[in-house]
Amino acid sequence: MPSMPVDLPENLALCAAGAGFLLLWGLFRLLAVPAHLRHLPVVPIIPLIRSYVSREPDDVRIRRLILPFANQQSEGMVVVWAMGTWMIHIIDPKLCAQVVGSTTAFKKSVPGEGSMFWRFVGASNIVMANGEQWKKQSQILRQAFNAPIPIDLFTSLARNAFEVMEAAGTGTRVVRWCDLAQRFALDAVGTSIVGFNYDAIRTDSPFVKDYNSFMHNVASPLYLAFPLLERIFPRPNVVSQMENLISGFERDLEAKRANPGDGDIMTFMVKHPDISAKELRDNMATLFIAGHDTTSGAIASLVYFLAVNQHMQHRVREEVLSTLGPTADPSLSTLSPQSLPYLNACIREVLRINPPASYITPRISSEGVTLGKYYVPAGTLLICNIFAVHHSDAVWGDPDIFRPERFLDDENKAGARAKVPLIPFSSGPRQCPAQNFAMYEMRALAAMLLREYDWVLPESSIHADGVKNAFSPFALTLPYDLDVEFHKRTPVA
Ligand code: HEM
Repeated sequence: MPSMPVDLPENLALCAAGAGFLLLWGLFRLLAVPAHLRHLPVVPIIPLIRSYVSREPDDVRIRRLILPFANQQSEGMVVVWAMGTWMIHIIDPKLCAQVVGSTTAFKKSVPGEGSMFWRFVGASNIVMANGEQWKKQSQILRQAFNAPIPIDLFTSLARNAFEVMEAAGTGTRVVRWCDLAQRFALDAVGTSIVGFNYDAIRTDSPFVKDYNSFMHNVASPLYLAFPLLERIFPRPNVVSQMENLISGFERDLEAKRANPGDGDIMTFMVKHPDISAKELRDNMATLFIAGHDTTSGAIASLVYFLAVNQHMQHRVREEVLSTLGPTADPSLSTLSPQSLPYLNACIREVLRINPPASYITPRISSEGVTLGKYYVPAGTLLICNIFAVHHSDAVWGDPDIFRPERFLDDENKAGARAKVPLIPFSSGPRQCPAQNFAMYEMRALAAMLLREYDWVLPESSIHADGVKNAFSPFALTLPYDLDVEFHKRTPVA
């Protein structure tokens, strides 16, 4: 039989029309508000897309687009498009408490393996796990965090940092503080949590370089919004960075299995009979990120806010000197919040005004539920917007002013114990288990630093008119390119 003649141009046109239709349909699916959320107030999407594409940090986006919209609508929760996903952002502290209060009504939403970041951390870790798997891991971790706080470790790491600062020269030293803060937090987590000393403060650890470069590469808004791109336009260099990091963790785990060590958190996990190899590997990556990027952001912000508020720096230094004396090593009791109330208030105010985690990780409603005046169907994604809760005019009165006094007894009758919605570590059963550890870590470094140095921002600082955070699609608030001018103090005998 003779074959039918093929009309090539016509077929091509049909294919192009089909592809165009599919593309438009895909875009519509991605950008249209899902039917089950249309009864809620929706933050306009175009400015949000522009904000992500221009890599605007969370704090700026929330201040510019989310908070004003929520205030204008008088709403405690609004729907937000976040790089390919629609979800509810909760701003009302009571509704936040309802969501984080139940691990069954609101479970962690487990992301697909499409995005490189989620492939890196995996889903079998304590931050992402649900149900029995989470309970088991949480029990082990909480038990591990009951161990004594390693104050001696924090003290010796602070001394390592001073060594590096001294090497920057005599007289005035301009130090890239955000980097040193990250290295400090990394060594603290490395030694006490994952059981490996990266010696990041004193050496240029290749592992740390790879980690920073990987985190920068996975933060591409385009690839995060369209994870499919990882398959269409693969990034072999980023994949190989990820594989290198993972094999580094696996090597460390192998060494730990052979020789568990003692005291660090991963040792507790390795020794536990019910923890699988996948859980160990995922927790290693997760604890590494959860434990150092948050604390380093807080330490960087603390030094920034004390640099631009010199009278507070003087006041807190007086408190430290009168409690610790000029040379004694800090201890659990001299670093307690009761011994250093003003330093503690300064740290709490830093965690309020520039919270290291701007959101909690997304939850998903297991069944239909009423939140405030709205019905939220099963399968809805929700997050507590920590930054927005901390910047509510109604709660704080002057949320944009750095004022540690709001956490002191002399200003506020209830003082440090006041029932204010300060939730940098979230709340409820999945509240950060390392809160106490992190607070001691920050007080230890700050106390040592205040005794050793005075500091100001250099005149040309990019942070002169307000702290500038880097863009992070993982809700981390990290001041970037933060240079600080340190002057060695003469110890008073
Ligand atoms: C200033 C420092 C820190 C801040 C602001 C912070 C903040 C938070 C927040 C907001 C959560 C709740 C996340 C959610 O529910 O989605 C959380 C959970 C968690 N944090 Fe931290 N964190 C800090 C330090 C640390 C450190 C040093 C570690 C040690 C490894 C750590 C380990 C964890 C873990 C394992 C969880 C998950 C708890 C669970 O789901 O049961 N964090 N943290």
